[in-house]
Amino acid sequence: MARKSPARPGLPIATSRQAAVWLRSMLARQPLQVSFAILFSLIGAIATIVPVYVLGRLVDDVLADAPTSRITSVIVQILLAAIMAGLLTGAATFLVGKTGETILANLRERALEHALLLPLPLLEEAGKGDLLTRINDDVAAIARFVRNSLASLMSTLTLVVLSIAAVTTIDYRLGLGAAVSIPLGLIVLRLHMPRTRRAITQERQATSQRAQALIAGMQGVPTVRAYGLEHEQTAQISEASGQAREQILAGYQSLSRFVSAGKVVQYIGLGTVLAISFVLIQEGEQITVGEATIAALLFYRLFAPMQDILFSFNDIQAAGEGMRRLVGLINSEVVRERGRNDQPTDSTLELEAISHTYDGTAVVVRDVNLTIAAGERVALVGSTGAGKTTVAAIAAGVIRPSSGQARIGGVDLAELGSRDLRKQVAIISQEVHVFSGPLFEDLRLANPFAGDDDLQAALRTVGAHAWVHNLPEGIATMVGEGGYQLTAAQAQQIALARLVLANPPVAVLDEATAEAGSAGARELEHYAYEATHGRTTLIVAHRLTQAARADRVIVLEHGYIIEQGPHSELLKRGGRYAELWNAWEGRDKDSINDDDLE
Ligand SMILES: Nc1ncnc2c1ncn2[C@@H]1O[C@H](COP(=O)(O)OP(=O)(O)OP(=O)(O)O)[C@@H](O)[C@H]1O
Repeated sequence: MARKSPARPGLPIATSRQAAVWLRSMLARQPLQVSFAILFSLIGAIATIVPVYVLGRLVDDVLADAPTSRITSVIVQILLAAIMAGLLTGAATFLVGKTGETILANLRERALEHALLLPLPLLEEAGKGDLLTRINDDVAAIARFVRNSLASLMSTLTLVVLSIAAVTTIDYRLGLGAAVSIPLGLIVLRLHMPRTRRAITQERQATSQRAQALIAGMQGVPTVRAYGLEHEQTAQISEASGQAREQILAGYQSLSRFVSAGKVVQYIGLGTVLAISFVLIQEGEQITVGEATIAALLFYRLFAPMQDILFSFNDIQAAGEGMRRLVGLINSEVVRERGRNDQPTDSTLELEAISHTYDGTAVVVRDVNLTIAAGERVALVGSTGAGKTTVAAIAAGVIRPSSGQARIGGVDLAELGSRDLRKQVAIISQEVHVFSGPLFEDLRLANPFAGDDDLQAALRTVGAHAWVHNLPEGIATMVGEGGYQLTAAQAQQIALARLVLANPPVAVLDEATAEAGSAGARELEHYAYEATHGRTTLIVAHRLTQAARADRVIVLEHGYIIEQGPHSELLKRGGRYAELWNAWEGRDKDSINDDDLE
């Protein structure tokens, strides 16, 4: 038997109570819709049991030799009840579906939003597979439940309560007989639920690991090929797939046992109702034959919907589990970082006594103190490994410094909630990612409320308007993986356009123009300048022309600030910056001239 891979710790999972609290808060947002859904469902259920009553009464009338004209009124009553039941059940199904879809859309959006904000170390630890399974499989499980089972579950539950109440109105002993199936059903459910829950959790873990193995295999294709590890890699994926398959099969076996036990409970209930009816009729005609017929029909009437629920029970529970996993993601403390309610007073960016170490030993940023006034543009320069990227990431709140504080408008970035943080500051890093999908969706990630005009204006600001217009389908062209491949410079422009659309008061650009070759670099520099207009800006400047344009230049070496001031002053000072500048100018003269290329 294959060795099982150790399970990763995974992302947090909410308790059932937390998921229920979240669901209640969502339902409370649509009180009218929910109230009408319940009302229609209730009246619809009453209308569906009217024909049963009418038939029972007909039995008594036939036994009492009623005239044949009685049948006409029975047909009319059944027809009216059927029309009412059809209309109301349809309306209830529509409202339940609409409420469910609204909640589902909210859940999907919130989960995706949180997924994008997940701290990278947590994501690395939990594995991307877990995250992917949540936003794909768990959302799909809930969607399946909302579309296929939610409305029928609600109408069946209403019908069960109503039917038992109706049987009780005939004779309380019949009601008790019908209710016998409830504790029995609950026992079966109680025995089955933990098993399915375990099976579903294990199935999700197994599918997460399968997704993780696939991602790892695909990302590592060059290494796998280089070392001839195809066989080991395939074996790992097969093992993860095998575990997932075993769990899915175990889930089906447990479901079939549950359905059989559910059927037995139904027949015990029907048998009890019939036996009590028999005794009640035999002993002094305490109920009529028609009433016994009504009781038996009402009970039997529940068989079909109950069977549907039994069969879709795994779906229902999978949706519940998915809900716990998604609410866990949404509620997770690490993700939520709600922050205090302090709001920045302005867009001044302050780094106070910042030091940082990644591994606890090598200190890569040392006691950096830097204040960037609102609207000021500061360039960070220094040799490779000086700590520029680290300072930029700390200034954007992407990593927390080992010591010291980064603040915007007086508020510690660590105390701003993730959402507030992204409203205040945006970072463009060297690795610009283009998400797959239509280009306009990629842009709207920065601001979901941006209209078409806003998108076009942002593209114009970053000089991308013309080439986007010339794409096969303009702004609707599919880009990213499997779509139109943007050049590095175009991807940078899109990242800048996202910055314009997000419109944060503070921008951090980490080598945003270094990707492009010399020809486009000057242009990109210009667009980066336009995109950051009016914002407090920290630019990691590998091209010193960017530094020359900034209000102030900070020179960083071995994690320390060793010089700072405006470009011209630093040149006059003849220190490290002047040295870097002379080397840069020399490089420019010796190598290809940007303007020639343009
Ligand atoms: N995630 C990390 N884990 C461990 N060490 C890191 C990490 N990122 C950077 N470092 C180290 O921290 C030091 C500073 O790196 P940083 O990327 O901040 O410098 P930089 O000035 O931006 O360099 P470059 O110009 O090459 O991008 C380097 O010694 C680097 O190896």
